[in-house]
Amino acid sequence: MASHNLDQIKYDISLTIIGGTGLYHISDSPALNSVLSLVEVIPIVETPFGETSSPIYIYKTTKTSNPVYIAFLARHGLDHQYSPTSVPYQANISAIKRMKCNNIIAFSSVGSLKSDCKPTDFILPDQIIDLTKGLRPHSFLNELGLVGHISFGDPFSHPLREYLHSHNSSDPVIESLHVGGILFCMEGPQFSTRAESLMYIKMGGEDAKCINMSCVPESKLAKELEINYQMVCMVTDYDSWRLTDKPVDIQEVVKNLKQNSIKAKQMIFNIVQNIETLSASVGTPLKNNTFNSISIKNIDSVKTNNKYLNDEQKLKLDFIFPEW
Ligand SMILES: CSC[C@H]1O[C@H](OP(=O)(O)O)[C@H](O)[C@@H]1O
Ligand SMILES: Nc1ncnc2[nH]cnc12
Repeated sequence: MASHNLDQIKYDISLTIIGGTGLYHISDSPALNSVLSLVEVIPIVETPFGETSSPIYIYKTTKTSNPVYIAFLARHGLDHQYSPTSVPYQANISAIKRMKCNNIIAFSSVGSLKSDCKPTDFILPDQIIDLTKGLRPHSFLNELGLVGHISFGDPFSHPLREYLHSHNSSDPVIESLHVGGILFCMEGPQFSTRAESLMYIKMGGEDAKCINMSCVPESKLAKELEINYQMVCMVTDYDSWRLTDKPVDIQEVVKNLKQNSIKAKQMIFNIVQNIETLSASVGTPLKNNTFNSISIKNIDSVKTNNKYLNDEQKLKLDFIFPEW
């Protein structure tokens, strides 16, 4: 696999878009092609945490006063070859960090846990309940042997959510955009039982909005690498809690993917149209967050040539936090 030196990228990437199920490309949209031009395809990157799930596509805006650079990556691979459990989340997020990109907008297909969140509606959740089963590496720090506890009380970026809301809420193509609520993340790959689906609603009450299989560890890893992250949830089904409907199956999900992908591209179009205001709206609030969350003695160890880290761990640390 090509070992691209991401340090050699000569432009600042303002935003990375992660495409989920049903969103593998953005260059097939005439509207997006009228405002973006592809400048580089970085082949699948070999990071110290494994290979990224897809090549990274770098676009530049063509209608802004100065070009703004945006990256795109397909979470499950271009052929959807990675299951939600086996997505190389660490490779993907570390490559984005190494490109010095501070903002991620991640699209995801979800099941709805609320009657008024209908298939093809979009949701910008503000909370997560993690029901994954510990099969996915979900901390860079753990893997590096560093003891650190970042704050994850607000798993998503409030400014990014506001930015997305303000530039999309009145778009007639997007139609229904719900803001806030809990996104549950389950392990899968099987869908939930009816009892589980009803339990999510009991657990989250009024705030239970939707369920997927991929916001963890993606959101946790982004936070550890001090990247602003917001997931855009695209409803495909009502999961399995509506006892008069048949429980969700893949055919139900696939039925709505095409419509959702059209809406996602419209949302990306709106993002591109307003991209020049992104950095002012979002800033870099997470700077030094992770360094400051490492326990005192461990920080000493990082500073004094990492006496607890082996060579492989040092290489990994240097890849994600060269500034340390
Ligand atoms: C194909 S249905 C289940 C699958 O869909 C979602 O994928 P993504 O979040 O990448 O859009 C969900 O998380 C599951 O992985
Ligand atoms: N009902 C569901 N449960 C988990 N992940 C999903 N992705 C799309 N629909 C889903």
